[in-house]
Amino acid sequence: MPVPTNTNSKHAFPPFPDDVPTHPLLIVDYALIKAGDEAEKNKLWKAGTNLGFWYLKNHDADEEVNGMFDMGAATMDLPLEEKLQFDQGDSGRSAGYKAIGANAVDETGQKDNVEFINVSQDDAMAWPEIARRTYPRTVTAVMDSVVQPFVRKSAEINLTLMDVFNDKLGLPEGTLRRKHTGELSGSETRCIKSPPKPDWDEKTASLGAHTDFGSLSFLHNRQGGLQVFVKGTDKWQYIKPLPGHAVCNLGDAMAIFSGGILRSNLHRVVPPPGAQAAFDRWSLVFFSRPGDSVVLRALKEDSQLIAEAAEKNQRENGTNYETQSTAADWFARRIKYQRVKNYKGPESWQQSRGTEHKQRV
Ligand SMILES: O=C(O)CCC(=O)C(=O)O
Ligand SMILES: [Fe+2]
Repeated sequence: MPVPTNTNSKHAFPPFPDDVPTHPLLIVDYALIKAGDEAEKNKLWKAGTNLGFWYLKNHDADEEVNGMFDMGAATMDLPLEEKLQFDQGDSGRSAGYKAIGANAVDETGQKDNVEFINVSQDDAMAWPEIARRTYPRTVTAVMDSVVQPFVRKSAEINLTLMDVFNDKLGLPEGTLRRKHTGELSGSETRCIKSPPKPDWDEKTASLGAHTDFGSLSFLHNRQGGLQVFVKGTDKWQYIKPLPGHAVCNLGDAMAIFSGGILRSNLHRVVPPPGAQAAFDRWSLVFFSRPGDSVVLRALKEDSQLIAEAAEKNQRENGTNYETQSTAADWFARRIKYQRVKNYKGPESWQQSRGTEHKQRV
């Protein structure tokens, strides 16, 4: 095995190769966003309305992120039998452990190549009370020293970014923030490990093509492997991890709330390129999702801009932003029908989908 060359020895890998095509992202400076810088807010708006992905620098969460990777590594090192005591299950619950191969990655039912631990924001913040479920000892041992600080910081970063979108969408102040606070929600953090897959072929993914289920994802990648499907092209393109930069992306709830003005882009995870492919791949996400009772629909009554966009999308593309679904139901349905145990064929797979169908047109 090649000698790792990166900075932090515990999470050291060969560099991302420089001969692999990558898709560039705008770099948003979180310190400037917090300071109310108009040019930076415009940049964020541009990223959110085009690809729905951007890099975020100066987020000041690196220490919390490193702690979370250590928690993830300790958790994945537990015996499988112990991890399975905290399994997500097959009924649509997301919090807990997911073993390799428990989810399908496409409509043929092909199995995934990632294991992960999801910790609900509600449990992290309620600790030592239990809001939703219990977790492995490697999680609970650092719930207050690592998980809670990471969740608190990530949630505030995401809400601050949402405030910018809120204002640009012409929504009354705090509208989006209120939809994500004040009740239990599907917000959660996820640490993902994906082992090397030497026999990998381009057609399959380690984590299947999807749009994110919630509103805003704050992602930390140690290695490459994340790919986006760029509208107007027919190719998957790598996003290159940049040290100190998170990758943020919008999820379906924001696309729906905004009547299609904001973009929830299709993405997937494949084995890292080049020499990185020989190592386990690690990533960490914090997903902000709307409160459980929030109905997913375009906020037409609250913004003229959204009303016009939703009507235009309906007229021109037949897109309906009235899902008739609460965030909790939307989320549970999608989780449930990704599970291989619930796979019955392309129809059941379709139940795991959100706004993906809009992506390939
Ligand atoms: O691991 C990654 O880079 C992305 C993970 C992801 O897209 C997800 O968990 O929704
Ligand atoms: Fe994702």
